[in-house]
Amino acid sequence: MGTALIYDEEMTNYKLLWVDPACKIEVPERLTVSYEALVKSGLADRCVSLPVREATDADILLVHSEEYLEAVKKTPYMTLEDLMDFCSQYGDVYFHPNIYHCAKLAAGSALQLVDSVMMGKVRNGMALVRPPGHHSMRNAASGFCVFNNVAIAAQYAKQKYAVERILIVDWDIHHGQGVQDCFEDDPRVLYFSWHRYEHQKFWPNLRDSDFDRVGNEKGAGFNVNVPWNKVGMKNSDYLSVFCHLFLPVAYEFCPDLVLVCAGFDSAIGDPEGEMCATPDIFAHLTHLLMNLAGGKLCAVLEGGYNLTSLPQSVCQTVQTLLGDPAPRPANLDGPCLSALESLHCVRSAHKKYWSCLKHAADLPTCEVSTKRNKVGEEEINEEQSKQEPVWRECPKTLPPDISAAALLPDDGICPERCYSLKSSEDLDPSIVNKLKEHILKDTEDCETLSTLSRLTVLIDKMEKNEIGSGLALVKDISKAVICVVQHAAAAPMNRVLVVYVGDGVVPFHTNEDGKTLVVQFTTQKSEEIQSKYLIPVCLQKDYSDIPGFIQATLSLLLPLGYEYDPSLVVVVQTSGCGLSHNVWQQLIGLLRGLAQGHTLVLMQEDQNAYVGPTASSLLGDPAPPLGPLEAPLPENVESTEKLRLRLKADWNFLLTTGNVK
Ligand SMILES: CC(O)(O)CCCCCNCCCN
Ligand SMILES: [Zn+2]
Repeated sequence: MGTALIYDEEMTNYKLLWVDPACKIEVPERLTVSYEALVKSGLADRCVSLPVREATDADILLVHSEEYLEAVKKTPYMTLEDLMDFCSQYGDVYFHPNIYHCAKLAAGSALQLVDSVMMGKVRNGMALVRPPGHHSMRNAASGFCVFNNVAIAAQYAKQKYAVERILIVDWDIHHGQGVQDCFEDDPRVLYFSWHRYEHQKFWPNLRDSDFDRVGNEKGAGFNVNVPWNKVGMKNSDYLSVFCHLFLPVAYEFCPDLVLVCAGFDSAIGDPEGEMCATPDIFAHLTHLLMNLAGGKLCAVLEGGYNLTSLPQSVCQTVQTLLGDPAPRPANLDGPCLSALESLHCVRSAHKKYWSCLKHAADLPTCEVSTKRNKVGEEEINEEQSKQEPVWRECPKTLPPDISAAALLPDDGICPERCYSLKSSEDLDPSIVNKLKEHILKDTEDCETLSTLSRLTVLIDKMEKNEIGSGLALVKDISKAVICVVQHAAAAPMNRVLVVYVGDGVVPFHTNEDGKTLVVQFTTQKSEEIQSKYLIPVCLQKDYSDIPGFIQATLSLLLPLGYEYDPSLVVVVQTSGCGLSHNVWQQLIGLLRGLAQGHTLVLMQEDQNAYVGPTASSLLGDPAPPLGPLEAPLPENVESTEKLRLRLKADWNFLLTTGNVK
């Protein structure tokens, strides 16, 4: 199934007709540069182009009042001064004779996305629209917004498709107070928003945008606000919030549909956000949401005012929706202190609503600590913040010709869409000799020899990005792991993350050079941590505690993986670990965000039941939903939390609170 793209140049046919410094950044070029970038990069052609449509009165009345709609209907016939007068009752928004028409098209585009995704015509999609929507209220326009496109889409999905649970992720740098207002007592719509706040000094300057606004009555817990109290937030800050807050809560909620208020003013270079996250981060944010709701994701453009970073961010988002692997994230150095304080506050405000946060630390005793700068927190000095920010555009990556290869026993059936690495591949004698002297000293059995040499061929092709990912069923998994790790780690720049699922001794020791990082999910009690690079995640009894496994994956494995930033991810499943296919697919799907999607899965020969599900995830198919998650086993929460507390001295991404001691 494909990715929908909705765009119509009619939505560029309105603009600011008078002088208003607050509104001058919202220009038609925002849409044209974004669409042109998609066309130029070839991404538009890979999408399913859907036509726009006008939202009807009934659609608009799902969120807005009759009197507001009637008032907006009059604007096409207003004189210039009437228009200016009409705007003066609202904040930071302008009207134009054609904006009502465009606002109906923007809302209608969001509904087109919902229809095509819910009817299974496409897997996901993006609508490039203006005017944006997330600030507009039931009775008022606000912040360049006329109708609340995403809020209307959510109400529409509930009404027309009886969708039980909808997640709205708002990564725009402004708080979508219109969305919050619409759903704050609705437990069927979970709203995530981060936004520049600076202790209420930033627009829209609302007390209601702070972390303690968690929703009302039945909706308590279903409104999650992450206030950024400083500018300059970076990729690490955004990823930390995803790993330690948004994703654990989203997986517990288990939405049937994900709507994204895709504002790109949270990217570097934007005059509104003044943040430092680079456009490629949106590939990761998109990827991390794509294994929710069976991949049903509708992204609707909100803000984004830097005409260079906006198109780059839009391309990163659409390319990921198309299933291309995300680029390796550049220089992640961990969350800043201010971000950690915000994260700490939100997690403690929500710990009573979400079992995945039950263990979260309570609010710092003196709440005042979130109100003033911490001593020593570096301030972005004046002249530095005055300079125009520059960033390296992410190199255009074409997806590898072969997305996934399978290395199976000769009688194995290669899953469709997979390339089969047959043993007929002529064995390169140099590889064979190297293997002989290093690994296969004694045994001469040619089957192992053939398997191992094909594995090294596979790794070389992944390194050259000729093949994206691979799966192999092998007889002797220890030998295979040793061979793969030695071969992959040999190249000077390479780093290998080995995710070991199952008991048994890891068949090699990780030396302190950091070339390999092993994270082992095991049911055996772990003694002290041997090394920074061998991390035993101990889950009690078997792997039946799915919430516990997911919690450890999201808040331990993923942050470690992002910080380690491997060039290859090797996932090893030893037999009998009994992980359910769905959980296994979530694990593979999430790990695919690392190493530019270069994931190699090694399994014992007797596990060909996992071949199909593994191939599907390696090919970028969304993992099936797990269903709303119960509370993880207390002993698993405890052991994972204890491990995190022990490791956070070495790994910044494991921090979740401001007190970094
Ligand atoms: C969709 C959106 O969230 O990007 C709209 C943002 C509106 C900002 C209003 N204040 C602008 C002050 C100008 N310096
Ligand atoms: Zn914005």
